[in-house]
Amino acid sequence: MARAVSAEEIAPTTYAAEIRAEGLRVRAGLRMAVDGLDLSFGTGVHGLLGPNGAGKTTLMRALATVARPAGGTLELLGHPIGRGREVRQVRRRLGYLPQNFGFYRRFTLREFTEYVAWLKEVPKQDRPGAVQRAIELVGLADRADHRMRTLSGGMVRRAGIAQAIVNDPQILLLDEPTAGLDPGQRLRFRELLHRIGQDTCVLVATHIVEDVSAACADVTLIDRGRLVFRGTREELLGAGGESSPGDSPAERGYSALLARHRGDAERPGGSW
Ligand SMILES: Nc1ncnc2c1ncn2[C@@H]1O[C@H](COP(=O)(O)OP(=O)(O)OP(=O)(O)O)[C@@H](O)[C@H]1O
Repeated sequence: MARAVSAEEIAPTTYAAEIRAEGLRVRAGLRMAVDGLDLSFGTGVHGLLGPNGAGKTTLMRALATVARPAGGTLELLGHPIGRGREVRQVRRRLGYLPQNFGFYRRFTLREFTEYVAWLKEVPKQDRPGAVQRAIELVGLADRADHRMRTLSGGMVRRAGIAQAIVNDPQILLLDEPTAGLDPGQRLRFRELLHRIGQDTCVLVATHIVEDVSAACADVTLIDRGRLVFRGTREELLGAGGESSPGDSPAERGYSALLARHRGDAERPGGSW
């Protein structure tokens, strides 16, 4: 996509990784849902896994600068997060698909995506092209002028991905991006991730272990706000044994790592 690039964006990169956190702590309500995480993510597609309540969404909210850390340090694109001006600069270069996102139901898909492009300060002359490109990338070109309320659940999810990529972000945070997508769309989504991950730091939080093993180069597994495992996709695949619960090597690896962490040989989560 041809878009205006600011001097700041073409300045030499001075940070080692797009996302860096040390001892990061984030509250969700009264609970410390992220409790001392050290993380570093550079260019590429990274998977974030964890059972229900592990803290994935809370972590994503902090990385998206919508939840304020309660402790530790967070640096995005080389900017320490916590001071006003830096946050605004970073937000322009962030894309975020929340687990649940709001939208005006009467807006067309194009209007919704344009609105987010405006919020992200995409220059006016670049907006129509950026919007069209984002909508095409998620395969919704034929629905661009339909109202949001007429889209199916899976299409709304894809609209959410379109708004997250409309500003061609340097950090892309996707919380449960494939929820509600049919198998064909999930495959296309993985291809899109692969393409975007060539020059973007993409973090994908999901329950779908298969998505991570298919689309992500590395995996971060958290539980109860703490780091359980950080490794390559191959290490995840190799971590499980014959007896580990799961339908695939990736799921068995996930179960085994979690069980080992919990000191519990039974299925992850025990009773749910
Ligand atoms: N608004 C809130 N008030 C109180 N507790 C909360 C709130 N939001 C989340 N929590 C708690 O914080 C913890 C982490 O929740 P979070 O949504 O970050 O986990 P998650 O890994 O995304 O879970 P899931 O996979 O179920 O979406 C959970 O114990 C949850 O109950």
